Amino acid sequence: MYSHWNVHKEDRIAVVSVNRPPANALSHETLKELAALLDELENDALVKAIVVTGEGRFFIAGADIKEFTELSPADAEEMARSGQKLFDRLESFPKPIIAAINGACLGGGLELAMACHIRLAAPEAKLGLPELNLGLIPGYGGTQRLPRLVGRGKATQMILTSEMIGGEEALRIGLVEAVYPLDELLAKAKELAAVIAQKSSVTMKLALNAIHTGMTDGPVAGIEQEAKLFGQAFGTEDIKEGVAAFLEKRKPQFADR
Ligand SMILES: C/C=C/C(=O)SCCNC(=O)CCNC(=O)[C@H](O)C(C)(C)COP(=O)(O)OP(=O)(O)OC[C@H]1O[C@@H](n2cnc3c(N)ncnc32)[C@H](O)[C@@H]1OP(=O)(O)O
Repeated sequence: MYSHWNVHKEDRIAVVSVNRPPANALSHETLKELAALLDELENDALVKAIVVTGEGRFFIAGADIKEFTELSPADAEEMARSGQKLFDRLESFPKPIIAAINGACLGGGLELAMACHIRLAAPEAKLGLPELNLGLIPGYGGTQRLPRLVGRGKATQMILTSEMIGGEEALRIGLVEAVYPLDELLAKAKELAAVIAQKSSVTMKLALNAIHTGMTDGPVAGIEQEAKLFGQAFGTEDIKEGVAAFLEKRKPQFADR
């Protein structure tokens, strides 16, 4: 159904992998397909958590540089806006998205990974925003998300030098949450997704929304949203099940309602 993405759904988890040899670069078409894929995943009640990875030795080596040759400044601004909108959708997605970074994760690839909710990497992954090497700047949210994740100084250093860092260094500076050997990375990402998928999809959505609101609109808006959504959680069937299961000393069976 998609030319640039493989999708595998199993046990409430969808593993989606970019499959665009040689480097899984994000072309206009790849991003258009990603938007359609997000529609599918959002509407599929059987999918509770998502893992994003890359086929072959790359995660995503960035936007497709071959598409840059004909762009006017106005075209480039439009390209940035539409990519930003798509990655904002990833970041505010109502289901958890875990990036399993298996190889080069550069430019738009790192911008995509930073819009995911959780990042895991292999030690040999290469992460960076090397756009200045090409005479441009990051355009899919990288100048905003990288400083929030690793601090302004380190982000400025990475962007201005275009330096790439490995998985272990990414872990040390807080750009990824964990590092696993390459041959275990996908299994570990699926394991994490499976743990998360045991929760109610309703409360996952509320928690993701509260976190996102605080991170994008600031702590005052975030704390207000948290109270509102805390209240909403008390109107669900799943709170009855969760509290009853605790009191009855058993595992909850959430109905996602
Ligand atoms: C708004 C967003 C903006 C952006 O994202 S701008 C793009 C930012 N990304 C980059 O600047 C990364 C560019 N790529 C590289 O630096 C290197 O590549 C790598 C470090 C990723 C890998 O290096 P190595 O292992 O030596 O492989 P290889 O021979 O350079 O690449 C294999 C094939 O992949 C193509 N390729 C790599 N990255 C891109 C890309 N971003 N867009 C289009 N093609 C790309 C190459 O050209 C080549 O292709 P062929 O085998 O036909 O010569």
